[in-house]
Amino acid sequence: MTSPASAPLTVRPISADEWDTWYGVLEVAFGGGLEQPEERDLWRELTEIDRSLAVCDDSRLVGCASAFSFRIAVPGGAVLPAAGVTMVAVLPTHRRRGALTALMRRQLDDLRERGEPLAVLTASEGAIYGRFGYGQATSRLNVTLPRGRIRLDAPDGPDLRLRLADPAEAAPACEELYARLVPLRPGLLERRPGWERLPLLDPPGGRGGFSPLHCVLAEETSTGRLVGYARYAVDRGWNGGGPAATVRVNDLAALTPATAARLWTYLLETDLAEKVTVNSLPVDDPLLHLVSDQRRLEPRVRDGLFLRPVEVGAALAGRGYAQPVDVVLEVADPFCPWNAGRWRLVSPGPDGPAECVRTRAAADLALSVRELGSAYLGGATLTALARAGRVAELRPGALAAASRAFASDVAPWLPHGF
Ligand SMILES: CC(=O)SCCNC(=O)CCNC(=O)[C@H](O)C(C)(C)COP(=O)(O)OP(=O)(O)OC[C@H]1O[C@@H](n2cnc3c(N)ncnc32)[C@H](O)[C@@H]1OP(=O)(O)O
Repeated sequence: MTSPASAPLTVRPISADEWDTWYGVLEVAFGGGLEQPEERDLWRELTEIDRSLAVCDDSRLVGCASAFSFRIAVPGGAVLPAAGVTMVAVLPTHRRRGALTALMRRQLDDLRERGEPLAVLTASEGAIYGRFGYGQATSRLNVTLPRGRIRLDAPDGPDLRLRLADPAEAAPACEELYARLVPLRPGLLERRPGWERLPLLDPPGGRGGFSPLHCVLAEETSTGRLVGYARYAVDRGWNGGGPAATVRVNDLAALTPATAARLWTYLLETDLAEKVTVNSLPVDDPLLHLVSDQRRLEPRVRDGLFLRPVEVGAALAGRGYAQPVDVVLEVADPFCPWNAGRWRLVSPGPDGPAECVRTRAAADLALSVRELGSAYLGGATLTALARAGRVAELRPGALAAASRAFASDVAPWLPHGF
């Protein structure tokens, strides 16, 4: 990791009193001066110091990386430990000298030692992390609903009342509802203490012309039980012809189809608004099937979570499978050679636990750990990856059977970055 004229760069853990300097590296690397003080405070509180690394040039901090101790929902409903790789940056003066590579090396060795089977991240640029074994595991959908040009066909359900609430006061009830949804969709993260502040982050200096955050609660009229919520902001858009506000939806969660439809209808009926925008929805969100004309939503699909199996055996044994499967995988993993080789995955299907152990049997499929990451949550199918030449079928019939077993009926998704 040296260039001929440069001193060697070294990687080491940081101490709590270095946080400001360390985080300053991240801010400069991302362009500098864009963060709000409230945001900085939140990330300071959420940083796990004992999982935070610095790259040093002599004694000077020039790079950073950290990890959060997450637990992530996987197909079948289990929730597994996963390292949330975050705050990765190298100063512009020290790039392309192997600093990131050294951070990834140290971090993955550490994760293995901690026994975390999975690592996940959201990337600033999608091209960075494939070389370290991360595959794109989820996608997110960005849509715009033009008010007045779209109709929602709401299903019947119990009577609901909508009520505006202070977002902070409503947060505990919203968190409880969110927690019930976590095992139902692969990719969702259990919220650790402190993380309930993330959806409430609303620094006045970062609103860009939008209102403070609003929170609307949907409650069953008969019982008063909370069954859904949406958090959103409205700008004061006005054009020569009249009101043209935008309603920006930060998040929306609902326990029943009728509740989701009611909340979307409410947002779409906002007076003075010309459109409702939402940056991140699952690619199978019910909204797509509620609207009268999908094309009007101008849907755009973006990358979401990237995932890397840190320990292939534990990772594959930890999730559920949609069909019975018995397959031998030949896994390539140049960056973490402890994963390389042949693994036999056996599962009775949805009703029982899986087993994944090393084997000398002939391989049925050959792929790299990156493709396993892409297929792990059920986001990309093994068949789609094979069609791109990324998975090789070595025994006829093995691909279709394994692909069906790895698939998820519900599209994996993570609503936020970290
Ligand atoms: C999870 C997160 O936190 S995502 C945030 C990532 N950080 C940022 O985007 C902040 C701005 N960028 C940076 O700080 C740096 O450019 C980093 C961290 C992306 C890369 O750091 P560097 O120390 O320059 O990377 P390093 O020298 O180890 O490069 C390793 C390889 O990755 C490649 N690479 C590095 N950055 C990029 C990139 N942005 N896009 C594509 N490839 C890249 C290098 O070319 C090199 O390839 P090679 O092995 O074929 O030679």
